[in-house]
Amino acid sequence: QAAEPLQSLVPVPVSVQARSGVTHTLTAATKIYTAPAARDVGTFLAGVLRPSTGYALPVSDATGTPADGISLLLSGAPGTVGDQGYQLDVAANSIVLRANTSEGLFTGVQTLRQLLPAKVESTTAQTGPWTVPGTVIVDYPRFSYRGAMLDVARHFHPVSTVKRYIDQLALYKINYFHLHLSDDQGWRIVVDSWPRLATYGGSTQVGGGPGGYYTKAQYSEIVQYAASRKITVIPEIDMPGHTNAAQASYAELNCNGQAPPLRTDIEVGYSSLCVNKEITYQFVEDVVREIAALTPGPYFHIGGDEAHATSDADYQTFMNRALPIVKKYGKTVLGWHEFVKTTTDTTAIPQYWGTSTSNATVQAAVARGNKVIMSPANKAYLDMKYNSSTPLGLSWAGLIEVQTAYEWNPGTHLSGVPESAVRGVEAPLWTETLVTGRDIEFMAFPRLGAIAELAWSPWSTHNWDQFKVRLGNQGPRWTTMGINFYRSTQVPWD
Ligand SMILES: CC1=[NH+][C@H]2[C@@H](O1)O[C@H](CO)[C@@H](O)[C@@H]2O
Repeated sequence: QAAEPLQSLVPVPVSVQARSGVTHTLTAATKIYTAPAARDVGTFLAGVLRPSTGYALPVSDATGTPADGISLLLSGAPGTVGDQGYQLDVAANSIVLRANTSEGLFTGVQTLRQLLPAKVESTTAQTGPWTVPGTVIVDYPRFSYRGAMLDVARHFHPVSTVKRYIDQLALYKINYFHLHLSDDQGWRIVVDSWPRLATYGGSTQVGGGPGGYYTKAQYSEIVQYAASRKITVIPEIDMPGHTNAAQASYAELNCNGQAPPLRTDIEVGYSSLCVNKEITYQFVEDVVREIAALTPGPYFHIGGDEAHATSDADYQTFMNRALPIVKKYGKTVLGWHEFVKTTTDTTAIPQYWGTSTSNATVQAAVARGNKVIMSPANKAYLDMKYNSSTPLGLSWAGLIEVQTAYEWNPGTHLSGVPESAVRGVEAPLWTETLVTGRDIEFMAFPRLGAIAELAWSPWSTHNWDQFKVRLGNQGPRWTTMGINFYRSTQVPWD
């Protein structure tokens, strides 16, 4: 007996009222109507429903308030839903989604997907009935930034794998995708003015495999695909540390004028751009300019972590030069939190990755007015092992079973960082040990559901015993989608 859909939603909505005795059933006659500006959302929904139901599900402009079919409207939403929320109204003969933006309709569509039987996610025709329980849901996010990061530098992952991960993120209302494009072991994107970065710097990876890189067309393909899922891509070029691949590619980027060998191990903290060479800043400018030009989103991540081979004075000097370059090309700076000690620019956003519940650098920045993205490594790092027998992943920040990933509050986690200073939450996935898409899925699921709920749902709904049931009810959906998830013993799978 499939679980009650209204008890299966992840992230849990702000308010869910059941319409007892009311069921909406999709049929071959069902039509999808959309506000003209939301036609893409209607087409996305049809793309999910058509293969599994076998129904035509034509998409056309909504005229007035349709009394039948599925309507995605940009009018009449309650003010409380803001620009990312929605109201979903399921009656016997109509389903009406209302939002103020197409992003809001898109998040509502993810909830509607989860109210349908799990087999709706199948790519081949399944038998019905395609029922949706009668309900009125009013929903909107606690945090406006709900992110996931994928490290494609330690192990390169092709566009197809990245697109599949983006699809999975969309189902859980994630709206930012942070791509870690460069590190010691690999440079993963073409920069025309520095061609060896990709061709040589991208020629290997952890373990010595063939590596790889995205052409500009492929990076743009990822950006556009994410945008079609209402997800904004944030590129990261990690500087001044984590730069061995770049420095192996160009001897002139090294203080001693010698290119180090490419690295295929997983050490950190040994590389640093040469802070007192002018060519370093030409490199930074060229790289930021070319990647920013391919990135419609407002953010550029400059990394800044673990610059142990850069003196504090040099780190300050570097950031004094690099941060203005990012702004020059129209982007707001994100960085791993240590960078924020170098700037008084309160628009710069530190991404907290520490394991402590207090951090003076972040606290001081918040006191100046900066906002923070929360990614505590002992809670949100999806590359941490679940337990000591997990075959993949690392454990330096601790073991993270599903309950650990869930049992923290981004709004109070860091002392001196109140909820009002939290821009949002992000789940990083580093790939030192992750070679395939199935490896990515094993570490991301089920914990991504926990982070997605922390980022979206009201703290008042936070309850592990209830969450774990809803999370378990996502299992059949993941099985249908072929997601290689870890069957945590903490979760009651169907
Ligand atoms: C911000 C940050 N810097 C380090 C740290 O996180 O741990 C990751 C592995 O968990 C590692 O890949 C990364 O280079």
